[in-house]
Amino acid sequence: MNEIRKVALIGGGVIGGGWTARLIENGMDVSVFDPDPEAERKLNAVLAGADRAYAKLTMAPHPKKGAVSFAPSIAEAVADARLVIESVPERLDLKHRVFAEIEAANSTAVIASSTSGIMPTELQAELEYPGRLIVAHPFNPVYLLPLVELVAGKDTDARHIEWAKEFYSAIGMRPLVCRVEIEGFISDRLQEALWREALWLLKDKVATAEELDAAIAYGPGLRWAQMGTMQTFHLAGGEGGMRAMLAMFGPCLKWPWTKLTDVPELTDGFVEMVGAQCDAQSGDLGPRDLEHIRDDNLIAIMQALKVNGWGAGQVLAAYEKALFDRGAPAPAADLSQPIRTLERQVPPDWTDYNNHMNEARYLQCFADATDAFMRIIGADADYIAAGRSYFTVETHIRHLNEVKALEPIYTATQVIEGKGKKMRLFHEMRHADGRLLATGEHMLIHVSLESRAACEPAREILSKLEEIAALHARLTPPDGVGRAIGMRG
Ligand SMILES: NC(=O)C1=CN([C@@H]2O[C@H](COP(=O)(O)OP(=O)(O)OC[C@H]3O[C@@H](n4cnc5c(N)ncnc54)[C@H](O)[C@@H]3O)[C@@H](O)[C@H]2O)C=CC1
Ligand SMILES: C[N+](C)(C)CC(=O)CC(=O)[O-]
Repeated sequence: MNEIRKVALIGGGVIGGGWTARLIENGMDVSVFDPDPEAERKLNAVLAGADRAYAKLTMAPHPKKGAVSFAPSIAEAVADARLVIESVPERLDLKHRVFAEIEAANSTAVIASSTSGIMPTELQAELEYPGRLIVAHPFNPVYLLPLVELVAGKDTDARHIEWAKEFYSAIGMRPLVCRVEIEGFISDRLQEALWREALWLLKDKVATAEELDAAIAYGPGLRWAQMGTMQTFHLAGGEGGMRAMLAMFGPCLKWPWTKLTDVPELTDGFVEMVGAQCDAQSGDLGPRDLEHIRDDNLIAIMQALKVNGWGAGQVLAAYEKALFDRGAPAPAADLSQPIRTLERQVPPDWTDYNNHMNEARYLQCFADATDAFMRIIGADADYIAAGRSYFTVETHIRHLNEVKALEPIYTATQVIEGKGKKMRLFHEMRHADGRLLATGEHMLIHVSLESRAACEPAREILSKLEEIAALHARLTPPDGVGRAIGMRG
């Protein structure tokens, strides 16, 4: 079922748009139904934001992007889908009506509701085939945040939850199966408690919206990006850990510091006051500007966590590995021609004061192209983990044409020499329209990671390298090979 090609999206707002972006980025076609005449414009804005984010998130090769189409009715959207994602507003009666329309047109697809907290047992109550309904609760922005809470109702077929674990993992997410069905599931139960407290603090004029956010963003929020409440407080107890924490602060829980289940009355005046403070906090920045800032920060945090092999960074690393594995040319690919080793859009933050891709990024692309070529000959993550690799010992780059933010580029790699410990590669970087942008020539030496000294590659690596080198020896030497910066006499 992970080979799903088409998904139906019912409701294309904030969440439906985020799902659409994640799915097409993973190569699936999406058919959207949303009755709002403005839906297409709004969804395209979400997709543009997601494109911008994906250009930065990972260097791994993505599958060919899926297509988005707008269907004129629920029936047409879901007709041949194997997965239907429902993301309509949070009202049980509306969701029931939508499910009835889905059922009338499709009796087999898994229906995954994005609900933030309605129990799946209530959602499936009027379905003829209730077993196929699951909750798959995502987090905004869906195209970046990995968490998805999976919840079964009392009639859900457990096989669909098992399937969903695999499906959502394959599109870069971290499924969290909620073992007990409760309103609000796990994460929103925690978030709501905090939000309610924040509203009380505003209502009681204890703090402004900006002060409340400072109280999170500069302190606990930074911790929460990498450890949840339990592990964070376990560390706060020093050597005594959580036991010491509970001994010292447990009694405070009863004083109590918080107002928990009470909700301030949401009068028009109160809502206006909260809204105005949030507007003021945003200053000149509009919602799209703030979304870009949020996305850039999320990406930076996830990338930092990846370096440390922790939390959401681990999910990103696993996703990238799968993309790299999938992106390697099939064994049957034509290796007799220069090999496509990288395809991507130029991330906006790769450009510099000259408003084009900065020189350092050319080397980054060529280094990634070399990594991709290493995987092609079998010098992949497992090979390196076993103690052998290649080191680059010399590089020559020619910058031939400009390229700007978000423009599509690719590299093609030709082996100039592949013998014994030596591997000499020549990468051409081109714009997707064919223009030659740069070339990179690199000499690499095979090494033992233990002795840090040159050594022979494993037999199968060498024979693959030699095979490609022999094929590429028949090609015309690329223009610029062996060039150095000349000296005028
Ligand atoms: N906004 C958030 O932070 C999150 C929301 N969710 C859940 O996702 C669901 C959708 O929420 P949002 O995307 O935020 O709302 P939204 O208001 O941005 O989008 C809902 C979309 O559904 C469309 N719609 C209304 N009636 C429809 C119908 N009969 N058929 C098809 N589309 C219809 C609307 O035109 C709108 O575009 C809710 O269940 C919500 O609880 C889940 C996670 C986070
Ligand atoms: C506020 N909310 C209940 C809609 C939040 C969510 O459901 C998840 C999120 O993105 O925080």
